[in-house]
Amino acid sequence: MERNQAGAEPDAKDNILETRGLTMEFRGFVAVRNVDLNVKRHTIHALIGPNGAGKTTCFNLLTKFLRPTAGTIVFNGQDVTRTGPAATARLGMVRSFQISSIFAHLTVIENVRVALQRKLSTSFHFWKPKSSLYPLHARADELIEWVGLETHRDALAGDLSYGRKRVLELATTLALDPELLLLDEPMAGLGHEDIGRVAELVRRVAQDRTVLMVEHNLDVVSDLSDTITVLTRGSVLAEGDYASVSSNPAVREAYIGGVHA
Ligand SMILES: Nc1ncnc2c1ncn2[C@@H]1O[C@H](COP(=O)(O)OP(=O)(O)OP(=O)(O)O)[C@@H](O)[C@H]1O
Repeated sequence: MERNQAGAEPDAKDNILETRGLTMEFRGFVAVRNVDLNVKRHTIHALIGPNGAGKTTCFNLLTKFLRPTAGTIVFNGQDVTRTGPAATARLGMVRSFQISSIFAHLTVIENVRVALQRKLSTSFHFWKPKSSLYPLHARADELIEWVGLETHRDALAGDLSYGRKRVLELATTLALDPELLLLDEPMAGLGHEDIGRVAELVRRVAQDRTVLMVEHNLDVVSDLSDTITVLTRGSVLAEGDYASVSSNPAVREAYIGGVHA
């Protein structure tokens, strides 16, 4: 994992992801308007906002599931605005929690191995002899242990609790060795205990990676995030740490009356 590159300024300029003027229009309706995002390396950055604010649209633009009407997306200094989802993932910007990547009929360890093999095959190692997969087995065990699923290693993924499935999804995403992890509502549908467990994992993931998440649970957002961008009606309303955005009168106003993010 690359940390600050030698010679680069290890300061506020070290953005792993930047958007400029990001705009998405659906037949005349502007869902995302002129959004400039600056996601700093090795931070947890949250995207929040009232319902319909444009968070999901913005997320889909970043993960390349939508193509912007205008604006640019730059990842690690490279313009990826027109790069497809798979190629973007190979560059190190990987989304999780949106589409279930878990195979219910495979065991926990098999799921992680499949994810690792996918990573390997994209590196054109698939033709190598089977023995070359042994390091992969060791890595799979390491990942399982890292996320705390070792006692469920041989359980069928389909039999796991909802919270553990979420953790396994995180493990399979980490198998792709992302530099920037994009999480779409990682706490959605989880009970109190699982929220604590997944939040702790996200915090650990961010020790040497960057996390950008759309999250509705404001307790989790306040607890985890270094930077929060608040969207309303497709535009950035405020940005900063939790203390500054939560005391911002415009942010409070935007949340009044709504089922908030
Ligand atoms: N494919 C689409 N076609 C037309 N309008 C869309 C489309 N996708 C989203 N929108 C509109 O764009 C706006 C932003 O939607 P989006 O789902 O991005 O908001 P959100 O902040 O994620 O909301 P929520 O918190 O409710 O998920 C909404 O008014 C929505 O109806």
